[in-house]
Amino acid sequence: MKLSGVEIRTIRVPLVSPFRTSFGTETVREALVLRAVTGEAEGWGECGAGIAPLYSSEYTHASADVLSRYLVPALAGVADLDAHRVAPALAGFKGHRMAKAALETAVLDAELRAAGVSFGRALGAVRASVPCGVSVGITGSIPELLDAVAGYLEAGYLRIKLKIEPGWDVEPVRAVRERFGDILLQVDANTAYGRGDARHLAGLDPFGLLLLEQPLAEDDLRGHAELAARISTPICLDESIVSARAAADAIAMGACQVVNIKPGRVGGYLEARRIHDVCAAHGVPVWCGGMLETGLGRAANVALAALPGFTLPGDTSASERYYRTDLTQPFVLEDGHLAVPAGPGLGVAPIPEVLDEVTVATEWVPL
Ligand SMILES: CC(=O)N[C@@H](Cc1ccc2ccccc2c1)C(=O)O
Ligand SMILES: [Mg+2]
Repeated sequence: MKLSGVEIRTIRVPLVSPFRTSFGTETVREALVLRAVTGEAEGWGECGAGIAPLYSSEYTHASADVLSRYLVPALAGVADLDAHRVAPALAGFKGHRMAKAALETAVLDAELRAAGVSFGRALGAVRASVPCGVSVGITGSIPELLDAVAGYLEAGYLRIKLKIEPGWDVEPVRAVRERFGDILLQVDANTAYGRGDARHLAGLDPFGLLLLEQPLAEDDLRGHAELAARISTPICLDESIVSARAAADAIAMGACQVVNIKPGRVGGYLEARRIHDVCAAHGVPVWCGGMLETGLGRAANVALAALPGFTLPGDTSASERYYRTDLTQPFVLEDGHLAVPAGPGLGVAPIPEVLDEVTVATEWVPL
């Protein structure tokens, strides 16, 4: 494939409601949308980095800079470019996995659109729709939380995930259990706890949670392995799992029993599939995490979530969970499921006037 250049748009889309986690509160989603222009087709990719380096070390402005200054130019030297050759061409540059993922996805989308093959088919999807969960932020009070959970259950979500942090953990979980009974329920700490919190976190054990997601620092596999030996709630890792090797190491060390797969965090959908395969080989269930993607990233995530090892509902929520107007045709929850797009490539594309409305900066990087 001949890549003539990549357009990098910075977009800002207001969230329907503030989303509070242990690392801060978001009211506007700032992200990058990439358009790869090739001779045969155009491909789209989305960079999930946040506006500030709070979820991980990456952030939008840095991702845009590393893409225009290093990553996109590095593809100029690749003969017969295709999606499988992107990661090797970028491997010399350290880190910046979300930026790399966006670029690989845009190249993969262009390649698949030209070939008339869907993302689902290319990745190995075995389902036409996927069961969906929802991530519920920290609220100002327990009643407010219960109202939010009631609304999402009413909407049909099949699993509830509560963001927790020290001071907001056992009580909200107890309140949700008491009000809603034995719904599928899990929690996500986004690294907010320390090695000294094992006894406190054991306080979650009586509530039959599906999992406790990333309680400790992203580089503390040993701490997670020690914690797993002291609590009965299964541990799921998110921030720690940056590659297939990291997944194999975490599983071998007993640091996790479940894995949240996020293609942006691991450098793209091809590495995400490798993580899926490593986990399947170890009998470790996986689910698809979310980074408040627009319909572009959401389309690719839903396709990934249709692979056989994705046996738990993921955070692939409907567009309206986050946005009043999505960049693409909205993803709408039906009986708690989202349909896997069947068209070539992502199967969706940005609505031009919506994309222009939310674009705050555009940079064309020629090759
Ligand atoms: C759906 C969900 O909980 N996602 C992440 C946390 C998260 C939340 C908000 C974000 C905003 C901008 C960039 C990254 C973000 C990541 C998680 O599973 O840990
Ligand atoms: Mg998480």
